[in-house]
Amino acid sequence: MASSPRHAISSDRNHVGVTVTLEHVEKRFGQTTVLNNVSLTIHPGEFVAVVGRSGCGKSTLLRVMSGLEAVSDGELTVNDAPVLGIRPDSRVMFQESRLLPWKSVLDNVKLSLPKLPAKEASEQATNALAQVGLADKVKEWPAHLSGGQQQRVALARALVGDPKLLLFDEPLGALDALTRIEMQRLVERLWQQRQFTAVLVTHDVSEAVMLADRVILIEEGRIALDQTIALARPREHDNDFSYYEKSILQRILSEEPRSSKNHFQI
Ligand SMILES: Nc1ncnc2c1ncn2[C@@H]1O[C@H](COP(=O)(O)OP(=O)(O)OP(=O)(O)O)[C@@H](O)[C@H]1O
Repeated sequence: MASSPRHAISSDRNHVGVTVTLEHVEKRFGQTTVLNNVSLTIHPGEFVAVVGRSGCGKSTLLRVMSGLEAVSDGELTVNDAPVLGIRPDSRVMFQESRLLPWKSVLDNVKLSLPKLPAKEASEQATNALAQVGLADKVKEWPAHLSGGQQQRVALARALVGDPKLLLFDEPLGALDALTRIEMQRLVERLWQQRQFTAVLVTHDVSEAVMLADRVILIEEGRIALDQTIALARPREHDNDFSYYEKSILQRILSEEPRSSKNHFQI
């Protein structure tokens, strides 16, 4: 397998995403060290997936990058500026859509644009909903949508206002297989169009290889593998794809499990 220089696949794009840099980052909760000496640079417009056994620290890494959790030690910067809290140009999308049930689909998306005049916010939210294929659901209540549609609304809410960094915490984990594939394609298409920097936490190694320029494997709070995925897009489940998928999965399985709740899919 030929390996290419880091993020060579997307080097011809005019990036608008940010650079995220972690230097010797530690995160402790009380006596427990969850992230241990993590150093990592994510380049503008790069798509990085984070995989690893349950409890290894993936979500904590994402929460630290988002500014939701402060680092205990080390340095975290976005475009060379220290991250001191939630940044207005960063968004997080979670496994559950977290829509407010008493607000319409449109008003849920507008929540991401609190500083814009109502008319402008409505226009931008309507456009974002059209981009995720929900132009006809603008006035609906969240409860009247399927799980996949609710996640599309959450994606529109994450995208609106052109964030420079999108952090995905297993956002497709609860979807059925077909909807999941459709959402993967949608996320990839929007990332290619918008050129934000993307970090995706996933249990699904296949999803990581399908979407990411690089796959980071976390083991017990440390980076155990930083694998460039040198495959052209759109990707297919061909031999090269399987090579990456199997080698990453084997690396994960070679680690002794710490608990019985580990779950991986290929
Ligand atoms: N706020 C917190 N307080 C105390 N411990 C925490 C806190 N958040 C996370 N942890 C601990 O940190 C460890 C890593 O959790 P984290 O959610 O980052 O793992 P994960 O790899 O995302 O797991 P999963 O794949 O199951 O979602 C776990 O042992 C968890 O209990």
